[in-house]
Amino acid sequence: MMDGHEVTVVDNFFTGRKRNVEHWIGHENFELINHDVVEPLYIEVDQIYHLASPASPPSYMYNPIKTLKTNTIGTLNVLGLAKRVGARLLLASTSEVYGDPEVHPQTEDYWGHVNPIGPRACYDEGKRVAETMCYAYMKQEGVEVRVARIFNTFGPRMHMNDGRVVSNFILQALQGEPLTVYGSGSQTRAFQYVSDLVNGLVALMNSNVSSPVNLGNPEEHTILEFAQLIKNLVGSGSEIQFLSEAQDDPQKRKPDIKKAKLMLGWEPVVPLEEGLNKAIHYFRKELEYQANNQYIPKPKPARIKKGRTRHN
Ligand SMILES: O=c1ccn([C@@H]2O[C@H](COP(=O)(O)OP(=O)(O)O[C@H]3OC[C@@H](O)[C@H](O)[C@H]3O)[C@@H](O)[C@H]2O)c(=O)[nH]1
Repeated sequence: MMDGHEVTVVDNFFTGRKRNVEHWIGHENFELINHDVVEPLYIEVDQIYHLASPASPPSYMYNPIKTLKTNTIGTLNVLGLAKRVGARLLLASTSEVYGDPEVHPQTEDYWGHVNPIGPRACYDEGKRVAETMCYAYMKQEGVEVRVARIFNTFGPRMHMNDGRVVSNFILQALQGEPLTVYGSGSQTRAFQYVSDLVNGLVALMNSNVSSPVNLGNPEEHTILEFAQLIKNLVGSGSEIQFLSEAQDDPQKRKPDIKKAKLMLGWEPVVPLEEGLNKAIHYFRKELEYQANNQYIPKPKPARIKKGRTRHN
């Protein structure tokens, strides 16, 4: 929008929130549609960022059928829209297409190690078939597609109940609650800050690279190291609590981003601690906001107007 584009945001608000975009409401280049991508959509557009789907494991496992419908029927609908109006489509795919990887770090030519009937399958198999659909539409119908394999990302405007590790640890540390580590904490992840991802998505959309591209920050940490880092940054006295391991939890994950560097000239620039401090600041404000807005309905004051009788 700041580059002068007209932007239509389509959301069913399953995990999104109007508050995240409310500052744009009323802007002449902005439109917000409450719509579920599982139903067809008829609009005129030049580019489609297909970001629909819950992305947090607790959210996508909460309703696996809905997650599958969003990633299959939803993807078919947006590909149909792209075909009809001649738009370019960028699919937000995921590092989860690599499953519990046997190749480390993960390169785009790795086919993955996914359990097709496990609890994560609705998401990782959903995204895998979404990629398949993109390339079928590209080959058969000539639709221009871009596929971003997005690695763990965090930042302000994540939902308080998102359930992914970054928001969980920050909120727990801020509230003096134990930081919940699933399993031994020796599993690894690499976290990228949201603005780096957004720059990568825009660069990919406007490039001529139609094959999948990893977008992530390759700085890898164990989850236990990560818990300790967040505790220190918050200055929290919280304990670290070890809970049972999540089923089929990938044991290591780190993007190989040579392709993005070479073909898009992109790489992450926000250091982990700087990004975490911004997220901590955001969640601190959110907790204050929540404490001051308990949504207790206030009794309406009686409206008495002179010369008129009020009928209820
Ligand atoms: O409170 C928590 C939450 C999570 N974890 C652990 O932290 C690690 C990261 O878990 P998250 O839930 O944040 O995210 P995951 O890496 O499992 O999945 C993510 O992968 C990449 C994206 O496509 C998605 O955002 C999401 O599916 C896992 O090992 C998980 O078991 C904890 O130890 N404690």
